[in-house]
Amino acid sequence: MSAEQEKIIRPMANFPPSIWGDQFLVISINIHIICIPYTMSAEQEKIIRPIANFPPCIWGDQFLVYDQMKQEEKNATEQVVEELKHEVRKTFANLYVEAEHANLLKLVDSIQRLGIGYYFEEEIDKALQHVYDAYGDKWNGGCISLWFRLMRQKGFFVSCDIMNNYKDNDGAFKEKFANDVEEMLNLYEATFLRVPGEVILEDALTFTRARLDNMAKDPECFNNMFSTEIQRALKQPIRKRLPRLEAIHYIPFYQQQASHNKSLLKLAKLGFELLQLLHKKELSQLSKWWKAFDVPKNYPYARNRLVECYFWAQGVYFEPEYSQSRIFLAKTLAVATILDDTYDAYGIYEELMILTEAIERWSTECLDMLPEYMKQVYQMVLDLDNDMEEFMSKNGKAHHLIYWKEAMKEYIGSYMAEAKWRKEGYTPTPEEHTSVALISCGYKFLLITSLVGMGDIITDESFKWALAFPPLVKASCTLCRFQDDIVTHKEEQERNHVASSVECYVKEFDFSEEHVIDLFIKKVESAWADMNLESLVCKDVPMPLIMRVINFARVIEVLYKYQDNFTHVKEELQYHVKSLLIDSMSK
Ligand SMILES: CC(C)=CCC/C(C)=C/CC/C(C)=C/COP(=O)(O)OP(=O)(O)O
Repeated sequence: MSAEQEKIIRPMANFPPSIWGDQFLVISINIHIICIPYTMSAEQEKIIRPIANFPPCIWGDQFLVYDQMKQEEKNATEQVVEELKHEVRKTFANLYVEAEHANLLKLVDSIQRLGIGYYFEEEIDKALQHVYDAYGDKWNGGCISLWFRLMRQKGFFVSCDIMNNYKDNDGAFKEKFANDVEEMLNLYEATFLRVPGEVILEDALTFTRARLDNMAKDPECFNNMFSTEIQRALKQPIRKRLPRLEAIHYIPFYQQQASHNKSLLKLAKLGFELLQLLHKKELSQLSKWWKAFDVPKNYPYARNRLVECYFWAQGVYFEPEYSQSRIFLAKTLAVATILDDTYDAYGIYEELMILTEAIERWSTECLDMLPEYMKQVYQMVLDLDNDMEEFMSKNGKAHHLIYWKEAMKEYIGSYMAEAKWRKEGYTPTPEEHTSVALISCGYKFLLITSLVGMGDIITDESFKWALAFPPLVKASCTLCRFQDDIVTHKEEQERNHVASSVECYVKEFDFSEEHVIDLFIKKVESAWADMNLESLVCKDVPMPLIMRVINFARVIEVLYKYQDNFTHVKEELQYHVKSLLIDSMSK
């Protein structure tokens, strides 16, 4: 409404308008950059940065070089491996008769746990399909739990009704099983393949966990070779274990069993060593790439975690065929760590806005607008794309990187949203927080990263599927976000950090912190059940893609289950890295 219409006489002065237009919008940013040269300390700048004082890298330069096997020795080993594979294939062929079906399952289980499933993918697929075709849900060949676990692991949605065999007429679990360590272990392991609502498996978990716990405490059990197995299982069931770490433990356990297959054992050891050579080579290549960035000097505020990032990528896929993708994933993780700490533990809001804008525009032209200290990390981001493009072009799949960039932009956008909340001191509602935090956990972006370069099995459709955030991907992000917040929120809140999901829940519902943590532990468990369900029902999604999601979740179980092993690298992770990348299997 105009002043006249309102009948109000305003004391209008008709001052001349501003003569400057928007020109200082840009200049003010430049002035800001000039005012904050990287070398200036936070006090000099009068800017309080949310510095975290992360521990330095513990590995030094040891992975830059590695002991290579002489070519003749390598050729000879490869020759032996081929012969042993041939022998194992013959073993498969002998187990197709009905009376041997349980042994066929045992062979598959041993091969997978020995870490050489990738040698026999066709044979394993054929064997499990054969069993499924012969019995459907009505398996009657013994080893019920093993059958159930193997079938579900492979994507056959077999019914859990078969578990009623473990119960007596009153619906209680039969006592005769309770003292059978092997059966208890098998049933316990099978329960981790449950999908939401499978009460019989939830009950079986409670039952077996209590029994196994008692067995582990029983001194008589300590001479039993199953004692270590029980303790390992209680700490981490097979479903949640990384296959390569499982192989390291299972090989000696398998060797102790009187009935072990000598060819298989030898193959597992040689196969482990050959692959270890490739992994050492990859890490050496990555170490050279990383050293050039001089992270301790250029990004002293950030976690310098190349080796841990390689461990992460190797957890997602260890097979030789994924070498190029694994390297790309490890590089992306290492750069993502610097970015996470730039957003969370050093950058101030105005700088982060510029970085976010630059990533959105994705161009070297943006380098000039960035604060000095951000230029290199920005160039690292652009180079990830450039380097991988060269490899992808050879296979006519360079356009897959467009999806990767889209995922990266979404991920960085979520970091920016958190930076805004931090600046405003705003504690979001759990709902608001989740919508951002499931992206900022990085697992959607990293899953998409992991698909780049995986070969023909991954198509445009695979990327579109993952970008649409389907339940399988969402479940893995849920697991990642809540498990991470359970173990990191205390340390984060000691500095100026955005509220984690723990603080959001405490504030919104007035719950105690302990109660929220219990709630989150349940959320993580149900995310596993959701992932199990999705891996069984997403029939259009290729199994190698589903396995990436599962392996990403398994890495969280190793790195974040009890503490933040990624930031604070203690004995357990050091032991894993050494046994995977330094120690020889034959020692
Ligand atoms: C959240 C999580 C486990 C992410 C995994 C994927 C990812 C991006 C890995 C790179 C390293 C990293 C940022 C770890 C989490 O740090 P943090 O605990 O400081 O993560 P936050 O800043 O999101 O809390």
